Amino acid sequence: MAQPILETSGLTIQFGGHVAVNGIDFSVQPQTFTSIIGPNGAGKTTFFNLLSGQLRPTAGTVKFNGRDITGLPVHERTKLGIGRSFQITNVFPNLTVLENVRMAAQAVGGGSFRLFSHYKRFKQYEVTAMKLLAKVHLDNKADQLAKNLSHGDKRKLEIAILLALEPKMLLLDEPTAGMSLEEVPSIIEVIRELKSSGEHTILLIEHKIDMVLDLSDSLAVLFNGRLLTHGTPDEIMSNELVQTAYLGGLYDDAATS
Ligand SMILES: Nc1ncnc2c1ncn2[C@@H]1O[C@H](COP(=O)(O)OP(=O)(O)OP(=O)(O)O)[C@@H](O)[C@H]1O
Repeated sequence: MAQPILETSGLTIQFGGHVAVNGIDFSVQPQTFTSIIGPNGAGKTTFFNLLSGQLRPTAGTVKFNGRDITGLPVHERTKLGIGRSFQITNVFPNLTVLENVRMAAQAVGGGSFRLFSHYKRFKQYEVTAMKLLAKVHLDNKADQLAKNLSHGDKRKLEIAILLALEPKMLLLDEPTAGMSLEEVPSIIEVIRELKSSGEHTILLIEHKIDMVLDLSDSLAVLFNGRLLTHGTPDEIMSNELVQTAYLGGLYDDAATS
């Protein structure tokens, strides 16, 4: 097997007396699609925060491409290729859709934010931004102000901004959260196409189990901050402990024994 692109060892974070992520040993292979599932409060978002650098662990390590990145801040991890989306949308509302993505591409390309200088490079960033907008099916809304997009389209824009940072690994935190039922299929399609492109390793937190089963090569189940199990969708669906955890009848001791 290839070297994992991501590996955590004993990853733990404690808030006061509460251990939100507890001794997680976890790894993913490059170019795979892994979903993190688990009941509310299981520690999924906190685990993402530890991977992206928003939080520092109380104990344990995070390795990316074999390198220990546990002590690195968010921007250094972004440079290495870890791109993270949030449950809340994170776009500049008064810029156009295209400008939002172009600014991100420009930031990565080291370009100036002075809009009228370096006109040629500016145009190149615009071409790059349009390609990224096509990937999220927003190229036909490039000239709209971001604030006028629907919630679902804002999530797509957020993904395009993320892609502008040229991530090797995408951490997608509930991309369908807050969406209307009609909006969900089109974001699933975008994520499916990102997977098929083979350009990224994808980690997804998602409550919509049908979506997760459909897209994922493997599922990691968190419960009370611990990694209950990590396996193929078939293995997870037939795992009795997982079923019990989801039914809510599992006591802490059973989860950890
Ligand atoms: N900064 C913090 N300070 C104190 N407790 C925290 C902090 N962040 C998270 N927690 C706690 O850690 C636990 C795990 O929270 P987390 O948001 O990671 O769960 P989750 O699995 O992502 O839940 P959901 O599916 O509802 O988003 C919760 O009990 C939460 O209250």
